[in-house]
Amino acid sequence: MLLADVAAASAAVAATRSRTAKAAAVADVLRRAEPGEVGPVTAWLAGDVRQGRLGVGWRTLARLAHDPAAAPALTVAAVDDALTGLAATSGAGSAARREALLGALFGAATADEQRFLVRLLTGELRQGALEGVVLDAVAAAAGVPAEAVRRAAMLSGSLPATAATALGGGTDALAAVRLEVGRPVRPMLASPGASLDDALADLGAEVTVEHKLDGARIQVHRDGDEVRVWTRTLREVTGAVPELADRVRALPCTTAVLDGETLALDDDGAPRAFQDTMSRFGSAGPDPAVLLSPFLFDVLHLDGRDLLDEPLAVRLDALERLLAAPEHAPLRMPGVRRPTPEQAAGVLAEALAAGHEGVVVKALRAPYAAGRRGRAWQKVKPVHTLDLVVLAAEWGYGRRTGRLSNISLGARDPDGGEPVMVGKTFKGMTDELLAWQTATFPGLAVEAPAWGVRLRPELVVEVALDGVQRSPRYPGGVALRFARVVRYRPDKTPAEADTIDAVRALLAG
Ligand SMILES: Nc1ncnc2c1ncn2[C@@H]1O[C@H](COP(=O)(O)OP(=O)(O)OP(=O)(O)O)[C@@H](O)[C@H]1O
Repeated sequence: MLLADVAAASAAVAATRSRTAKAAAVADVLRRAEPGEVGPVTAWLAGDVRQGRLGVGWRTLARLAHDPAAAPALTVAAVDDALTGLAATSGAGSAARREALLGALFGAATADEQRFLVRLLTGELRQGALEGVVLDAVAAAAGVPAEAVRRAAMLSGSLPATAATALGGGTDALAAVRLEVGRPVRPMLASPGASLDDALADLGAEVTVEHKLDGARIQVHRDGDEVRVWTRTLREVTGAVPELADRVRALPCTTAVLDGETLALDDDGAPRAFQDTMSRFGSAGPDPAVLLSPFLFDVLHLDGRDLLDEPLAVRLDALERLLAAPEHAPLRMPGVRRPTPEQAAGVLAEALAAGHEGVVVKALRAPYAAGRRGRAWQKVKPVHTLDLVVLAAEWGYGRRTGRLSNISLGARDPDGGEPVMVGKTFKGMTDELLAWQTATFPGLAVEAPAWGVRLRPELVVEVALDGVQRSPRYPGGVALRFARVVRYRPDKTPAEADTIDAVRALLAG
């Protein structure tokens, strides 16, 4: 298959707003792919490359002004090989070699193919619901139920690998995909509960109410003495968090897959700023001033036994046995099982008093729904927040002259289109945050008009708001009321931002 076929499918996806038409275009090209091509083609159409982060920036690509090839000749295999070469070429003195590799690739590409490669390599294709569209397309192309593809993708953590399995071996091969220690699973997510009472009314008495700690999601795998840690986006951070690995290595088990939240605490046990926690995941090595504490709330596998499909009550029993010794008790996420309404309210009050965000109410009967944001877990937070994509920033005035200040906020289009603008805010920004925006945004700019910068839709910011209102001035017909920045969410991709539907749903509330 030629790269041109994939580029054409990608253009067809971008040209329609219809999710069905997008999926049909992807399914069509997947049906025509050879077995060895399915992986890369799937990854590219979902906006990703199989080789992980390639570290190719706009500036490098801008230097590669090549005359396009007249006719398409690049094969999928040749491009995939070039990307593998690029990923393998890093470190000191590699810049020239990388540019040579990229130069050869771009020199062999037509104008359409060059455009596609630029968008792929800069991450511009990696947006919103594309992954869901591609997942449906894989199911259609393989003639298997979408649910079978979804489950295998969540358990393997890889859509390209799942596509190859689905097209190669159908439903049976998909059903054979299991949890593996050492291979991270997409985390189960929570949906917003309107209030504690609503969540309890919805889920009944068979629940656990746990603190919702304001840190970073971690998935920890242990195999003998080897312990590895991943973030919620399945990025491995083992090397950056040795203290977490040590705590899990001390537990009385041989193999385990554990789910939890980690954060940095003060000496008196109060949570430190979210940025302190996040800084640990970006930095090369541990900062001795900021130590992370793990709080475990789920176990998906223990000593040879998969627990994923067991009800939460069974998984919590297993977790409690694992953490039974007094020295391990601090690793347990605080919570109360089967609380009375008064006890549940007490857990919420205690969580807020301790400086946490709220609580998560979880159905004890529910299995672990990897990758799902379902009603079985409901988060209750007194302050309403949304995770939105930063689309642009304007130069400030007065005290903020010379600073990139007022940011435009976009909600995700669930059908894979561009983010939909829902408001702007310059509130809630500390001097430190303004300085960070001013230093960081130009590197993400696609355009720098006099008023500020228009950004690649990459950064996710969490904003608090008082509600939303109908507004004909905004493209989605809805605008945020009194939005203010809570913090940036480097642990989230734009594909995980809240949707325009979630914003519209607040109109009713
Ligand atoms: N006890 C807990 N159980 C489950 N998740 C918890 C718990 N405490 C903190 N969390 C965090 O809350 C998140 C659950 O909320 P959700 O699935 O909506 O993720 P989120 O979008 O990151 O939420 P938010 O933006 O509200 O933190 C988890 O991903 C996890 O990081």
